[in-house]
Amino acid sequence: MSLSVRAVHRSFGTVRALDGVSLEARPGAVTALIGPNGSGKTTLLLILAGLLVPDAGEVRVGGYDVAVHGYAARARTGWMPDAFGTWDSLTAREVLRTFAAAYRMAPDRGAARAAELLETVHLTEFADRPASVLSRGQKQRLGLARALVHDPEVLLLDEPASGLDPRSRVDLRVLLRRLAAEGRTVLVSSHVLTELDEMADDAVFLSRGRTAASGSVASAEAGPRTWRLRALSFPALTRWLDSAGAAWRPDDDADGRGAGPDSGPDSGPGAGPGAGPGGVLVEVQGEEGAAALLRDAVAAGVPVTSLAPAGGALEQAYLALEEERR
Ligand SMILES: Nc1ncnc2c1ncn2[C@@H]1O[C@H](COP(=O)(O)OP(=O)(O)OP(=O)(O)O)[C@@H](O)[C@H]1O
Repeated sequence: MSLSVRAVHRSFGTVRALDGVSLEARPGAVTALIGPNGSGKTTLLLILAGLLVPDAGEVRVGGYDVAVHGYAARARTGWMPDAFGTWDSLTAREVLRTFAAAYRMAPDRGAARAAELLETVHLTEFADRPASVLSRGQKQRLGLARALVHDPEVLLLDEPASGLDPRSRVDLRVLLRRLAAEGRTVLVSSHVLTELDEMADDAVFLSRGRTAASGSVASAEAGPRTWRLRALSFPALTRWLDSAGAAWRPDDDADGRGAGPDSGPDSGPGAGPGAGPGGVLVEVQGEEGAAALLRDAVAAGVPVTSLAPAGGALEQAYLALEEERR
């Protein structure tokens, strides 16, 4: 493992920010660090980046114990904070060259790396403008380039997608997948769970400073999940579900489309009360369960119009965890 955390504790006065966290992140994979506000994600990332000392526990990055071989560990680690502060008088290019120099790269290598990374994060046209003119999202992208300057083996990214526009989010996802495919270890915290679904291989859930759960995203997708099933006729749909013995509940989604026969604009003229389109939520075991449900419904003559997961796998796993804790 190129990143491991064992029983780490860290308090700020009486606040126990980390209360025995353990996790591992493997090379070649993107690991998502997920948890509610204040669960300790930033504190943990700061410790991994060597910027905060834990009260107890062991942290190893790139094979090095951060407490013992801090320099060697930091040389292998790229760190992107949630808000990247730059020196506003420097240009974007100068910011990257300064960091390259700090990592003791030769000036010509630093210059080449800065140009290459500005291209990667689509900031070439801002290369020679003061960093102060960059928008929040552009600063985030510069922060990502900064984290990559010394070609690190381990990447720690705190909310990297915050402030990014949709195009830049896609670019970020593609870049992180590529970095993982090159064999790097990528640990990324985010609140946008649907985004992590598409980006992450593994997930670690933090809750109140502890590791609440961990596992692969694929296994979260294969487990029981809620799916949204809609049909042209709500009564036909629910009659079939009842006869098939399936557990369902009305789909009270916010826009009212799925709430049932009398609820929305879809119950058009002539549909009659109770006869219109509608949708339900059903618990389904993995994609195979969904395929079987759809096949059986169609075979039974139910006029199905759609079947889709109600939210991402990580979101559902996260909400289930929160539910358990209540
Ligand atoms: N420097 C500090 N001084 C005092 N308390 C702190 C400090 N840093 C963090 N904390 C506390 O430690 C806990 C964990 O904070 P942390 O920033 O690690 O959470 P987080 O999971 O990153 O939250 P968010 O999702 O809101 O970014 C919180 O209760 C926070 O108030």
